[in-house]
Amino acid sequence: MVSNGDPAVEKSEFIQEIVRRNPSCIPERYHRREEDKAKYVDMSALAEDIPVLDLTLLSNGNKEELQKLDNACKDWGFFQVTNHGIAAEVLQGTKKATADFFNLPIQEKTKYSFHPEFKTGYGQPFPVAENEILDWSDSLLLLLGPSQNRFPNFGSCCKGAVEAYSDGIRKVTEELFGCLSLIMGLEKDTLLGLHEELTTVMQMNYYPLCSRPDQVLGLTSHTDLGTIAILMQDDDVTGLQIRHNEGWVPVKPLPNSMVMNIGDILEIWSNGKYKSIEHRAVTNETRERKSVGLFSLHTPQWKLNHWKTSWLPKSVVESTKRSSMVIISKGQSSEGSRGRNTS
Ligand SMILES: O=C(O)CCC(=O)C(=O)O
Ligand SMILES: [Fe+2]
Repeated sequence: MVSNGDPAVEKSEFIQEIVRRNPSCIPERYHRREEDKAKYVDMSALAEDIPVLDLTLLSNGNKEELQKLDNACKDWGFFQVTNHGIAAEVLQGTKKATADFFNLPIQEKTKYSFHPEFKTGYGQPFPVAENEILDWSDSLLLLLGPSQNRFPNFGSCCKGAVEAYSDGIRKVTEELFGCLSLIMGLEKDTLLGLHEELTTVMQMNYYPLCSRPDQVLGLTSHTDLGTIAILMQDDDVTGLQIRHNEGWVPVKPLPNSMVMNIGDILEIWSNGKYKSIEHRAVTNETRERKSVGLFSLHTPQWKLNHWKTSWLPKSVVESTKRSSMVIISKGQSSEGSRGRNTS
C-alpha cells in the first residue's frame, strides 16, 4: 500500500468509496497537472463525423461498407458498430451486471480483489508510483479466454450475463478480424491466426460523479496496446473522448451499438496504415458512468502483463512495440512504421 500522507487516500482505496463518504471531496492525488488541462481543446462539433458502420453489411462483403471501414481505421482509428447481432437484452444484461457489481458493498466487491497470478479482479491492477495522479474510476478485470486460464472466481460474480455477452462479442470480434484481414489484402482468417491464441480481457469501468470534473480525469489518456478493443458504454452519458489534432472529440453513445478502436499491435501489423488513437474518459457532476471494454491481445503481449500505454513508461511502450513488430500488410516497406512517435 502506498500512502501520499493524506489519510483520506491510501492507494488501496476506491474512488467510489471516497465519493460515497464525501461527494464534494477531490483528494490531492486525483488533481490533474495544469499542463494536462491546458492541452484541452473542445472539438465536440466533430462528434458527428466519427464513422458508424453496419457489421452485417461488412460481414456480407458489401464493398462500400468495407471501404468505409478502411477509411475509418485510417482517419479516425475509432468507429461505432451497429447491426452487430448481439441482442439488446444481452447488452442490457451486461450493463445491469456491471451496475450490480459496483453497487455491492465494498466488503463484497473486495472478495474479487485483483489477483496477481491471474491478472484479473477488482482494484488497481499494477503498482502506482508515489507521485502518480490517480484516475477517477474503479475497475473490474475479467479474463474471458482462453478458457483454461479463466479467473477462478469468475463464475460467482456476474456469470450469466457476462457469458452471454462473451459469446456474442467473440463472434463480433471474429467478424471484425475477418473484415480487417480482407481490407488489408490478406486471407480472411489471417489476423485471427496471428494471435496464436486469442486472449480476451474484459474491463468493467465505473466512473462516479465528480463535483469538479475539470480537476480530474476518469481515465488518463492512453492507447490500447492490443489488436482491437470493443467498448460498450452507457446509452445516455458521454465520457469517452478521442484525440484529434490538438483536441478531444467526444464519442456520443448510440444506443445498442458498440465502439471499436484499433490497438497498437494492429497499427504495427498494418505497417502504420491504421491508427491506434489516444483516448481518455472524463467525468461529470451529475451522472455516474459505466463502460465495458473488451481487449483482444495476442498471446506474447498478454505475457508482458500490460495492455494499456498509460500503465507503462513511454520508453517501455516504444521498445515493446519494436519487439513485437511483425508487418504483414501487403505492398509496404517494413521501415514505414518504425519512425512513428506516439508521445
Ligand atoms: O470508459 C471509456 O469510455 C474508456 C475506456 C477505455 O478506454 C479503456 O478501458 O481502455
Ligand atoms: Fe482504452
